[in-house]
Amino acid sequence: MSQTFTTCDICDANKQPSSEDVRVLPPVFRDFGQARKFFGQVVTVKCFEDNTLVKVAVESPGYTDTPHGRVPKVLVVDGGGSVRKALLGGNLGAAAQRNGWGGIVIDGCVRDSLELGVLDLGIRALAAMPMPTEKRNQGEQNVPVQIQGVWVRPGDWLYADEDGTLVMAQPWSV
Ligand SMILES: O=C([O-])CC(=O)C(=O)O
Repeated sequence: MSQTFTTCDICDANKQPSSEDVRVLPPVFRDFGQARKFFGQVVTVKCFEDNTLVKVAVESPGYTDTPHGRVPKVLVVDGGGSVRKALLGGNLGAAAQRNGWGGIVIDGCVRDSLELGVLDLGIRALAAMPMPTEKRNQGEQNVPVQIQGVWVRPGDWLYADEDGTLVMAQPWSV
């Protein structure tokens, strides 16, 4: 359960189109953090132009301690693909790094790109957008979400590297 994976190796082992094991996200995400390679167990937030629950998530521990060691979590945010407001900025990104998150994937936008760019954290999103959200306490936590048409469920495993982003129900083991 370490960074010894590559997304290409995982796909080589799961080529059948009918395979439910591996779900590859469409290649529409840009990297905003320093880490281009990250993995972890999925926690989800579903929200629309309101990042109240993104803040709650990144301010909590981004890992699970197990008998086999510390396992990172990846926050997957279904922001409905909105490119009108940013769901994460420099402060929330810094909180995520401080709390040990493995990474964040947002079907939506981020802001404070320069601040995010120095964080040792995987951050993937559609685009940069300077306009912040309003915090109206709306959204859902840990529900199945569709990211760019692909189902991502809480407890799935997400693997991201220079070639793409994919999720699977079980952790990858070589
Ligand atoms: O708080 C927000 O809405 C996002 C933000 O600007 C930050 O994380 O610094």
